[in-house]
Amino acid sequence: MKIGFIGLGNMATAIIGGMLRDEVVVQGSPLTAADIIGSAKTEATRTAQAEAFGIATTASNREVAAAADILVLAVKPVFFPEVIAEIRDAVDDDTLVVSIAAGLTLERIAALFGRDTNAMRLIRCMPNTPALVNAGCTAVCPGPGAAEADEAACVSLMESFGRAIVIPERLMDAASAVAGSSPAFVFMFIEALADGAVEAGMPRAQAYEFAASAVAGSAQLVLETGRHPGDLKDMVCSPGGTTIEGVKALEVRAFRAAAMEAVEACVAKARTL
Ligand SMILES: NC(=O)C1=CN([C@@H]2O[C@H](COP(=O)(O)OP(=O)(O)OC[C@H]3O[C@@H](n4cnc5c(N)ncnc54)[C@H](O)[C@@H]3O)[C@@H](O)[C@H]2O)C=CC1
Ligand SMILES: O=C(O)[C@@H]1CCC=N1
Repeated sequence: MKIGFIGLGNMATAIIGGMLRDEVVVQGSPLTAADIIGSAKTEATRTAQAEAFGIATTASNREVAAAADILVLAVKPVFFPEVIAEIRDAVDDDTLVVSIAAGLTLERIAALFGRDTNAMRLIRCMPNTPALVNAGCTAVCPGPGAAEADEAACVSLMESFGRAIVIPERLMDAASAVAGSSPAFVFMFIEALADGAVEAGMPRAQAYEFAASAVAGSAQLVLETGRHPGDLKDMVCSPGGTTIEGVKALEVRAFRAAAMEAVEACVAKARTL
């Protein structure tokens, strides 16, 4: 099983790092660095990723496309037309194509290959950078031409670095926002919480450790208990206590509306890509 990556930027390297962190079995065989080949535009990126992961790298996108059983398209959406024009002859029915691009529909990607979605093994995925530490959450949307075995292979690959959730295409822009983009918002939140603690006298490194652990633990509590987040919030707010004062400060600043608008803005942008 050869896995090819066209584009070796932030998301591809988070996926590769996640996949190689623990032994991953895809379709019965353990995956190693020797099974991965990637291409990138600059020599510096190719050298850096070859050294970081021990994977093969090349300047030729066609070489990656020809070698790959699973071909991950990991360039920015704007580069899809030129990359696909370059590789389309090298992609046949033996290749499962996986796009991780925000916004680009199955239909548009298949059209760039000059194919119909029914006649192509194509899957859209929306991963996120916590993949790098095996805590990713990836939306998986198989095209109509992908076989059940393709979906299973893709899900097991994505599960090698976290969760994988199969969704219909109409939810992909929402997934792109709430899974793909939201880590950026959460990092801002962690940074801001830590700044508050620093203001109250805590050393910065310790403030990041507390803030990040609280966010990770709270997320784990939601996932493991399945309890409503509002219910879990109420558990923290002692009557007449300290937390409810902080909750009010966030409400006054329309914290929830700001978070909702951030998701809406991502969805709106994805629809223009
Ligand atoms: N960064 C993130 O958190 C996430 C990104 N994505 C998607 O992943 C894709 C890549 O995003 P990032 O990794 O953030 O971008 P990036 O800019 O970090 O990486 C893109 C890579 O593509 C390479 N590249 C550009 N043109 C190329 C060409 N013609 N041939 C070969 N390589 C080429 C660049 O050299 C770079 O290595 C995008 O489509 C994005 O929507 C999806 C989920 C999350
Ligand atoms: O910002 C972006 O376009 C990509 C898609 C989701 C996360 N990063």
